[in-house]
Amino acid sequence: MRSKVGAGGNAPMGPGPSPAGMNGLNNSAWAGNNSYDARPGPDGWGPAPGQTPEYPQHQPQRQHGGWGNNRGFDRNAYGNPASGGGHARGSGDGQWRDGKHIPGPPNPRVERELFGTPDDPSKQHTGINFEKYDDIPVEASGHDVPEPVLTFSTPPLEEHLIRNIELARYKVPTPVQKYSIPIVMGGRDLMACAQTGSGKTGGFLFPILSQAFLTGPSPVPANTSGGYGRQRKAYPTSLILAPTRELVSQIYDEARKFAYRSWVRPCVVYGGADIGSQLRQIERGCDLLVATPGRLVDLIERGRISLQNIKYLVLDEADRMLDMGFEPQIRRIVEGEDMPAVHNRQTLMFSATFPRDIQMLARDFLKDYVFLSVGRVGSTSENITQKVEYVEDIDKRSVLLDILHTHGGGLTLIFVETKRMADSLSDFLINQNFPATSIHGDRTQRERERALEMFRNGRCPILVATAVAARGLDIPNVTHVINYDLPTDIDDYVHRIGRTGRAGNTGHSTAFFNRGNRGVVRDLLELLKEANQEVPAFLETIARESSYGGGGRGGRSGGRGRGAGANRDFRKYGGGGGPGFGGGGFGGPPPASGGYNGGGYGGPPNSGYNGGGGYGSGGPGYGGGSYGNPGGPGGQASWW
Ligand SMILES: Nc1ncnc2c1ncn2[C@@H]1O[C@H](COP(=O)(O)OP(=O)(O)OP(=O)(O)O)[C@@H](O)[C@H]1O
Repeated sequence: MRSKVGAGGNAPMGPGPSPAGMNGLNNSAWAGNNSYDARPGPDGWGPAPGQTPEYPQHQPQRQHGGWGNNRGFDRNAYGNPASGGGHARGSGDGQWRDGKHIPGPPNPRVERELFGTPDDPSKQHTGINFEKYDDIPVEASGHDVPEPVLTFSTPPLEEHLIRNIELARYKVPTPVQKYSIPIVMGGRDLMACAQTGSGKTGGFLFPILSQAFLTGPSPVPANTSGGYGRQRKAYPTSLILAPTRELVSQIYDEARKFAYRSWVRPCVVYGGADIGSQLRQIERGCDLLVATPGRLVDLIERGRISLQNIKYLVLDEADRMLDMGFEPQIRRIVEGEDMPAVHNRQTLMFSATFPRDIQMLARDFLKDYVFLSVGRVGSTSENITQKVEYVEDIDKRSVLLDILHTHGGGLTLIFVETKRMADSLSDFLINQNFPATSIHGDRTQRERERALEMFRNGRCPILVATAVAARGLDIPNVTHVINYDLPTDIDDYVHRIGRTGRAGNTGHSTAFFNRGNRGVVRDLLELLKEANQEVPAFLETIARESSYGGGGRGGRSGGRGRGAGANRDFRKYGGGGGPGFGGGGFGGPPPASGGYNGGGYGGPPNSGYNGGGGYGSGGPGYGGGSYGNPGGPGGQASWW
């Protein structure tokens, strides 16, 4: 299907106001000011100057045995083209008219804001190792897995999407994109695991947007009130859930890029921000919604969002959402409201790590899915050179200063475990005349945004962060990640160091290790060996000590199950491969009442999974948007 650019289009509607521009990490914060230079000054930390493959057809898909095409799910009914005469309601700059996608006119200002200029330091550019992604072994399990695509081309991708991909200067798809495009466009559910920085966001946005551009908007369901009183209710067709505000904002920005000039209007909602402005942007039209779970539940309760039209549900960083205690909200959104049942929607899960417990959740949310892993699940990118140094707690500050004094340019991200430590370490660095700032869960949203912006634009090239910044954030020119405090869960380590070495660029990570971290020693050792990194002798020694009973695994890692057989498609390998990590749960406080506490998921039949326990996060109420790890959004304070 070809779209006619500009033919008979509406008068330009102008870009929708960027909601994130009002209340989020946003394009306008980065763009619109392309004159800064993210690189630090030449003398170090001074402020930055100026600061044809085979693929499934678009036709209705072949019926795969068993997952319910006969139950009425028609993925091509994304927008019920038959209803074709009307315009997309209050949507993006383009239109859907007479069964055709009519992109809106180009807007140079918005284009520059979204896509930057070719040398724009505020945008991520591909690095020398980009092609090496193709050497990573890919495993796709499930039946009838479609062949990957090799290029961005039509078909299967819609033409307008390809134009936007060109504007983003992407030349070829990354491995996860090569596979996910035909899998998702072929109507299948997907659990995709690929290394940090290897393009998972495009992995879900490309097929979803392409399908939306091909098939048009969905009509508002019949017999609906359309909201309370004069308020309009939104009926998004795609829902992307992610754990943090920063991450949903970033996904939203990516969605704006690839939906540029199309009829699709992305929206973003997250807790901690003014709900009024979020409501107003939703009212203007909302086809693709990116949300944190707590705020979404709030908006559903207010009768402002209905999930009846959902065709695509994406859980990004699902394992982190569970860690944060969001399971009750997620279950409520997916199972307890008006979202179509599993057979009547497509569900996609993406992460760089898939502990076994998240695969249990997948049993409830996904149907006959393809399990895709690019590299071993939970492995680190070889683009990151990892170093582990033995440093006692008392010596950490002075070792850190040594490292910062000899830094080689670029941005340095320092992870600590607690909010208090983030504040005290950044104060210490500032007192030592280092341009540092911090981000953690106790800072206001404005402070968090400002800190990230200062880091991103190089005015504060040192950011001290808690785990809020560990996942998903894509900041160009982060050259060094320092784990000042190691996390207790190795998956967290994988995500943290993954803030560098993205899109084929190289990066460095340094971890301060001492005996207090022996809970992760074996996992760390395994990870380093697998990624062909140098393994210091002290790690081997401490790992041996730990195996004689000295160790014990850190709190949250109990029950997650790495090791042989773990972290793979459990349908294939069963759950019993791990070396007996029982232990169960993440140790959240006992649920006060209600919620989906306890019970866990049992475990797959015959799996031998014995993680027990579930998450115990429960907690009453679904108050919007707080982080609440590990006790869930019921109000427990988080440590990060
Ligand atoms: N096909 C592509 N060609 C060039 N660059 C790409 C391509 N796909 C994605 N990128 C860029 O690579 C960077 C990393 O992508 P993305 O943030 O989607 O990674 P990710 O796999 O989701 O990482 P994480 O696990 O940390 O969330 C982004 O800056 C993105 O713009």
